[in-house]
Amino acid sequence: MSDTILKAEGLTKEFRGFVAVKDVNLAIRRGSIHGLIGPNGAGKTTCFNLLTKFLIPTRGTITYDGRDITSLKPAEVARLGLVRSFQISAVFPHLTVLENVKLALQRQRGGSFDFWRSDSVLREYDTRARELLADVALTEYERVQAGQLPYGRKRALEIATTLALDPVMMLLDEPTAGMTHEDVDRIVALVKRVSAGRTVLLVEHNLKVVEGLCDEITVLARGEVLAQGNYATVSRNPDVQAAYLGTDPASVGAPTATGEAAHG
Ligand SMILES: Nc1ncnc2c1ncn2[C@@H]1O[C@H](COP(=O)(O)OP(=O)(O)OP(=O)(O)O)[C@@H](O)[C@H]1O
Repeated sequence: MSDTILKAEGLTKEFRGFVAVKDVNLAIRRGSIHGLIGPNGAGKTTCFNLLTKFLIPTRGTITYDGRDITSLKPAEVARLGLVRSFQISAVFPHLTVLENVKLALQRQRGGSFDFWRSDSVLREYDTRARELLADVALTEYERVQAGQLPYGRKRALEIATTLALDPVMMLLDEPTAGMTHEDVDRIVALVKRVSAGRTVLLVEHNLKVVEGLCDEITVLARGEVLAQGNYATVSRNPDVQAAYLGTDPASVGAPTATGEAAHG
């Protein structure tokens, strides 16, 4: 088994001539938590959408677990274990927290909305759903309608419904965006916990989160890879510091200066 689980080579995305992602090479190590960071407009979201197959690259290839997935669809790669949060895991606001997770489990098992399952299978969903809720510290919320959850807890529920798909690799798009400090700490601990035995790729603006979570970081700027390495290495890199300071200094902090960049 190769050490690299997800690889991008020469990944490029043009929007009517504008190059949003340019010749990006990425190698994500199996079992690692990998952060994708960069100033506003760096191409993080575009790159994330390419890797999760929500966008088709103009050029380049993506290999997952030794298999070329460049031309596969999001649902196809999800079946291979490469799952993006909020993909199939949209949270239904009028269903309870527990019902949302059970529904995600049901879909994972291939049954769309079949209500013909035997009682024993349904009970199995119950048990597994409660385990997942315990994993994300939502046990006490199981009967609450998802729409009534506080924001941070809603993101935790989204992670639970993603976990219901039993991902080998999870891709999280700004898991802490818009959160209070307390919620950020909780999500960081949660991602750390659920990353055991998995690979995680996350796009994140909050550099404190990246520092605390990521084994490896790729910094993008103007669509290109500017630096890669652990937090200590990339935050000391003068090109990285210049890229952060070179954007809007009022809204984006240098990694070493403030620990947190503004959300664009
Ligand atoms: N569908 C699109 N059509 C045209 N241009 C696009 C499209 N999507 C993204 N872009 C452009 O590509 C560049 C990179 O955008 P992207 O959203 O990937 O950056 P980002 O690093 O995620 O930014 P942010 O931190 O602000 O979320 C931006 O200049 C953006 O305007």
